[in-house]
Amino acid sequence: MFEFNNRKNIVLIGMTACGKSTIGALIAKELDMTFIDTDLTIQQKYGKPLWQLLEDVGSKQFIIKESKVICSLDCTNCCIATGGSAVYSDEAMNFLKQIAVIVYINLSYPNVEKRFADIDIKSRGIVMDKGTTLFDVYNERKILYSKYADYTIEADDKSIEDLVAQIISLFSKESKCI
Ligand SMILES: Nc1ncnc2c1ncn2[C@@H]1O[C@H](COP(=O)(O)OP(=O)(O)O)[C@@H](O)[C@H]1O
Ligand SMILES: O=C(O)C1=C[C@@H](OP(=O)(O)O)[C@@H](O)[C@H](O)C1
Ligand SMILES: [Mg+2]
Repeated sequence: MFEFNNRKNIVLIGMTACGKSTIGALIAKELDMTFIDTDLTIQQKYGKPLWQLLEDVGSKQFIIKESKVICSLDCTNCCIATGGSAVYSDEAMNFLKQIAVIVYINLSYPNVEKRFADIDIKSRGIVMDKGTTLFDVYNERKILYSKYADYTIEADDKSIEDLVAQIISLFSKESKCI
């Protein structure tokens, strides 16, 4: 059973496409934890893809719905990948802070842009107001991710495997307490 500084879960936060879902699933497998992707939980609850939900209800309502799903999580020994917009809810993040160690996967802006070129972002959806750029969103969120993180992992030029190993090493016996 995972326990670190009295917290029994791991939460991954960071900009969309930084690798939370991919890395979270691998950490869970490695540490024998249950993997939860809050994006999938939301999709199951509302019976539609996230981009569709976002289109139907708009950013503000989406954040409220995402926050409710997060605050209703009842988990122990879970590795939780959040959606990139989770940090817009103070309530959700304060809840997560109580139950989990929070790891921020930080990818620099040029690499986020590159990742966006590689994936089909339209089929995922992103919370951003009309008239704002991806760069604006990145800068606005960076402050929030840093605010809630217990640990920040620099993800530039690192393989998925390296990041998984680096995050797991945070919780080894030799690691300093938070
Ligand atoms: N360290 C990495 N190096 C290269 N590609 C990565 C890395 N981490 C994730 N990816 C790729 O980036 C894309 C987005 O990853 P994903 O796990 O869905 O991110 P998130 O859940 O943060 O949105 C996927 O195609 C994934 O394979
Ligand atoms: O950053 C965002 O605004 C979002 C990120 C998505 O999750 P990922 O961060 O896993 O891509 C998903 O929650 C939703 O479409 C909104
Ligand atoms: Mg994800």
